[in-house]
Amino acid sequence: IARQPSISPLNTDTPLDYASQVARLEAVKSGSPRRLTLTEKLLYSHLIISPEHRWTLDSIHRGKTSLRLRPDRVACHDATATMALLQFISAGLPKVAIPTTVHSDHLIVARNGAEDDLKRAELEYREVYEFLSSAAKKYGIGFWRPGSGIIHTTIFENYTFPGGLIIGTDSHTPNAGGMGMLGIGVGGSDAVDAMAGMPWELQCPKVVGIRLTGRLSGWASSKDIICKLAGILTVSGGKGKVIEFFGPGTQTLGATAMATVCNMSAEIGSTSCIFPYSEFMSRYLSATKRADIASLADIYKDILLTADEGSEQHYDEIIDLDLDTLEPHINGPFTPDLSHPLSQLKVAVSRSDWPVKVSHAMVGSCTNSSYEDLEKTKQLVNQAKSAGLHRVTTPFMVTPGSETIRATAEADGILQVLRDAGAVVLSNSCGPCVGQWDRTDVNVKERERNTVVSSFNRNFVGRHDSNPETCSFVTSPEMVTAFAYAGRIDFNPMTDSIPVGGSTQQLRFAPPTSVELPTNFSIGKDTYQAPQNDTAGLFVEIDPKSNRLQLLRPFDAWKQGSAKSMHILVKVRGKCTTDHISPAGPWYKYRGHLENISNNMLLAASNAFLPSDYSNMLGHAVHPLKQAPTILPIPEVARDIRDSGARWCIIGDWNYGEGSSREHAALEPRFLGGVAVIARSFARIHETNLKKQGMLPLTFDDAADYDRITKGDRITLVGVE
Ligand SMILES: O=C(O)C[C@@](O)(C[N+](=O)[O-])C(=O)O
Ligand code: SF4
Repeated sequence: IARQPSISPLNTDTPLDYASQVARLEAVKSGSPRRLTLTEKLLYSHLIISPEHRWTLDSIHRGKTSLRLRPDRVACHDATATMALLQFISAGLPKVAIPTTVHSDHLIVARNGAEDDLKRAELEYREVYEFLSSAAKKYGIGFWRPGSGIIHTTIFENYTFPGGLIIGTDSHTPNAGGMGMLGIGVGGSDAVDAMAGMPWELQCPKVVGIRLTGRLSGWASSKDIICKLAGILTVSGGKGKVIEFFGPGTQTLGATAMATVCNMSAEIGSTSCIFPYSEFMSRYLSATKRADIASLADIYKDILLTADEGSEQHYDEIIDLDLDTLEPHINGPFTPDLSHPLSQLKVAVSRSDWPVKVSHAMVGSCTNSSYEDLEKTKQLVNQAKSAGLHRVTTPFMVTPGSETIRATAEADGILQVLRDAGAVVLSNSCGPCVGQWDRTDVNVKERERNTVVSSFNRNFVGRHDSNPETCSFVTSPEMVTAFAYAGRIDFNPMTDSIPVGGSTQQLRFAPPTSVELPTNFSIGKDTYQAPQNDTAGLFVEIDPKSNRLQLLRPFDAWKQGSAKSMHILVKVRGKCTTDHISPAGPWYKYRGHLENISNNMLLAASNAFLPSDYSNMLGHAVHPLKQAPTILPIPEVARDIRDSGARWCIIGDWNYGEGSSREHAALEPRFLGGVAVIARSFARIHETNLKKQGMLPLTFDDAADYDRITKGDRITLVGVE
């Protein structure tokens, strides 16, 4: 293989060196004729090879072997970067060892629209942004200021390249798979391993092959691929697996459309999700001024960037998906794997107690806020306008995924069309997706029951507005837009029409067509703070009186007997995601302050030791140290047990810690005196985060033993000293 000139993808210091990557892969293969899946090629070509670690294909067992990897990049966002950087600071190193970026996207609260919201966030979170900016300068990290865009979109536009490996302190890092790059969500301490130049360890995943045939048509979009798959594999079906697409259908989807699929793969708990290199990726690279990468990728397509012919026999499982017959899907409420094909939605709604009226429609989040997504939304709005429907009937918010997308959509007139129809264009950020939403259209305090539809990826209880009675459905941007005009969740744009007020006319939507890329991407405002070379004289300031940032102190060392006769703080009943364990939204301000954020621990969890009709008792526990039966918020009970010198554990149900990579969900129990979480099963990222923070994540050998745990029991772990 001719040694290609090393080139750097935009904004990164690491030259793109496919030749060395292939050399590492060949060393692992050491002449074996074994056909490799794409996932194996990408992982094995990032292994750290050393005298004591000479990998061979026979020494690697999927589902068992712990791989020692060097990612090409690390990315963090402002709701996880504070804790990651505080841990990096405690490592005492002068600079990060591999290219790292921090993205300001989670803290901006959606209320009045982009300009207002951004101004307000810059005031409200000034201290956090200054910390991130100064830490980035000090440690050689790229910093994307507020307004830049959502982390995964900015990464996609600037840093992804086919064949790469990126880890991010966000569960939706697999978004990079739309560019043939393996993206894996991790907790902050895992990211710090890589930032510090240490090996990043990952249990070698199994590989599920999804054979795509046919081509999308009509109202079907790439979002429906992952919504359908979520229904098949469920929220825990992907654990310890990479979802690898293959087959002719993979050559029919745009790069950002593939990213949508990979992004939402986090909802089935998979380690990552990947598509093979395609001309769509090449076109996207060229459109984002990275044609040089595309020309290199063209050379390495067969040897590195696609699965070997005949490697499908090495998939651990194969699922067939025919795009020709794929229909739109609407998933929810309360869980992303409750999947309704559009043709069955009306019946499902009629058999449910979900409010039929749509209270809010939202296009946005890292899953669906691309140029193609906004362009499709605009097409439907123009259809409605031509039919005489000049305004949406439902409150409608639209988020551009990045400043580049915003500037391009503005230049192409897309955003103005949406505004004229009544849409509120939000800042380029996460916003309502993760509860950063100053919602006023329903009474969330009184827990008013309502239905929202979005193009997001997650719809857990209380996720958008802390209201457990908000029934949230996720679907494609085009379906969201149709619902925004219909105003009802049982609407089917393929069969139903919408009356145009005051006339006999009816609006029957035609499916939008896909405009994969703009003629030209506009650059927009410059919001990037590049890494600096000379950082010796720089310091990171943290006000000791701050209630948002707090330097980390080492946890207490293990004390003999800590696992003896532990109190059970809570026996969690049912689904317990990281949004239940460490709620986001209003708690974001404390994400850099462990003591303060620990006051939200398990506040959204249901306690099996309390009657289930105590729904207002979410996040409460029976205090084991009080004489009279006393029910208090869980963090308070945990703190009291810790301060008494005793220790406690948590009993968890299935897929404990599902969802986000926020390691606060592991830091908080450790800080408040927890020793172990004993669950029926765990989600991958959270299980790793618990270990990294010195907690014991233990799984019942017999899941039925969960039912034998009763109030008042004490737990002793034998043989853990
Ligand atoms: O860190 C968070 O709080 C938000 C987040 O982006 C995290 N995540 O997915 O890992 C999410 O979507 O839950
Ligand atoms: S899922 Fe939502 S909160 Fe998480 S990164 Fe994407 S847009 Fe942000």
